[in-house]
Amino acid sequence: MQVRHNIHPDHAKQFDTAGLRKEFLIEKLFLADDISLTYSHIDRIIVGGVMPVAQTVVLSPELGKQVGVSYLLERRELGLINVGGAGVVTVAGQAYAIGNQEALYIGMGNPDVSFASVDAAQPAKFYLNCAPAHTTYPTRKVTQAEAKPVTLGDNATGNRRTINKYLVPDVLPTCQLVMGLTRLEEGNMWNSMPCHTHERRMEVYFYFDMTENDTVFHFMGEPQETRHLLVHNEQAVLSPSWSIHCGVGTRRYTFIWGMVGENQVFDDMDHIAIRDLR
Ligand SMILES: O=C(O)C(=O)C[C@H](O)C(=O)CO
Ligand SMILES: [Zn+2]
Repeated sequence: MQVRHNIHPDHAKQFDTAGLRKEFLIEKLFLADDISLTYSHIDRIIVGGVMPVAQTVVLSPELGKQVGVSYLLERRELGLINVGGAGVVTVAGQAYAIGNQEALYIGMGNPDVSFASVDAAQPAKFYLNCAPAHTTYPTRKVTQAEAKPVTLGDNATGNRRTINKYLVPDVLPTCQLVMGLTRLEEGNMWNSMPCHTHERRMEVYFYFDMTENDTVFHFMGEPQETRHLLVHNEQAVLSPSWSIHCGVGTRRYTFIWGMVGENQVFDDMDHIAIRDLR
């Protein structure tokens, strides 16, 4: 498990490109028949990917030992969205078929979790966020149809997109984790602009559905000290609560957002007027 530390905004503004990427970008999430996890000290979120191909991949007790318990979900909850081919996640002996862009919430207290693909030629890619939990809420699959959509933006400003809220209080209870997926419409390249911070939650953006020749210029930093990171397909960016998080692509794309922190109030955002950005 890789470990990332908390970064003060006064420190962050000193970083060069390599420094920013080392602290905030997660470059490789999917390894064949393996699980890749990054532990961030920002609200202790774990960000990861599981890509079973020819084998079933398990959440091993060793991962629990790395966070000081006997299995990873002893004191944690986990949310995942599949961005690959059809897959199956088995939790406590119950198999959940998770198709492309379907989600699964796994409650605290589940020692036995495994991941498999239906077809090795089109492996499942489970993108996951995992956070400290205080109680056990039921494990549940959430389909695209069950997610709560909201469409924002305009073609004229290049930010027409649908935010699909999968793991939010309106859909199911979780301890702190909220997750969803935002799909940009054709010809629209801007996400989350006008941008915001949220003092009470950190957030992770995972960009996918991009060609190898496209990129997203992801903007971060305090609103008057912005920096950018060049993000490629299937990479994720950690966003501390002091940082804006928005981006513009060379072509439309889709991204998954996940948040943890003090509250689960989606609209509790500190909006920043575009003219005030620096
Ligand atoms: O397109 C957007 O705008 C988003 O997806 C914004 C995220 O949902 C977000 O940042 C929530 O705080
Ligand atoms: Zn946000």
